[in-house]
Amino acid sequence: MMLPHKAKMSLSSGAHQIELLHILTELFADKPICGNDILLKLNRSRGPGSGKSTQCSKIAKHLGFRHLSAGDLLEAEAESGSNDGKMIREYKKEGKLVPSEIIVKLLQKAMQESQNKNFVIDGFPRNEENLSAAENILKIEPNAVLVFDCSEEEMTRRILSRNQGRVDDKIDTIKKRLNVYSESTLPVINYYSSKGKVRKIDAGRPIEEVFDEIKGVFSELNAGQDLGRKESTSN
Ligand SMILES: Nc1ncnc2c1ncn2[C@@H]1O[C@H](COP(=O)(O)OP(=O)(O)O)[C@@H](O)[C@H]1O
Ligand SMILES: O=c1ccn([C@@H]2O[C@H](COP(=O)(O)OP(=O)(O)O)[C@@H](O)[C@H]2O)c(=O)[nH]1
Repeated sequence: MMLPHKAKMSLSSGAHQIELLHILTELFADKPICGNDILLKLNRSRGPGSGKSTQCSKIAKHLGFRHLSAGDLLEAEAESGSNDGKMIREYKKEGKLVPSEIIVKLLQKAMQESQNKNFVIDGFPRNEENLSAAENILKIEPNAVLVFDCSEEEMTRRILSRNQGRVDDKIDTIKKRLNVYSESTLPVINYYSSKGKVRKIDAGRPIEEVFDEIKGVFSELNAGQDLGRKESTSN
């Protein structure tokens, strides 16, 4: 698939905002919301450590969505010791993205096994190959793509203090992940932006403030009549 690399990121324009809201409100039904750590300031804000897992957990807990984290699914597969798992470990250590078929297989299984069919997908799709697989194999047509806008300094600080023993939370690998993000993931964001799916979230603030903004977005999207009322069940 050819992506519009040069698609304009004009979300700050009032006209575009209105168009975006209109499209999202109309589209929302039982389709997944794709939470990605995405940005608008192309030269500055990037992805890992922007708090997407933290916020997706809250969306699952409080808004009744099933949280599917691409990173967590890969980690579980790596832990299993399978052949795919060994390969995943190597890619993660290098901060590289694993071949799409691996993550697609894991996501497909998780989606099929889930009773809850409202998904918030965390950290996928991250490059053009992923995007093509998302559309053609998984048939993911997200209602909205949440854009977490956070400075690189803040993301690095958060990752370094995450302290979960992750093989990739080291300064050299963090730099590589940030590069992968700007080279491979930005075109995906541009693509969703050109389709009017992107909603920008100011992710540099405290966790509860970020979540308040997300709840506001969900309300605006009229994301199923039950949003905000369902508690806890996330599977
Ligand atoms: N708004 C926030 N303010 C401060 N720390 C945060 C915030 N959101 C997340 N964190 C912390 O930053 C680290 C990275 O967050 P995480 O959700 O794992 O990011 P990501 O999934 O985008 O890599 C975690 O230790 C988390 O507790
Ligand atoms: O669709 C995906 C999602 C994640 N990853 C790998 O998993 C790592 C960690 O991703 P995660 O979303 O857990 O964390 P983040 O890098 O956003 O903090 C990435 O650097 C990649 O190596 C991948 O290859 N494909």
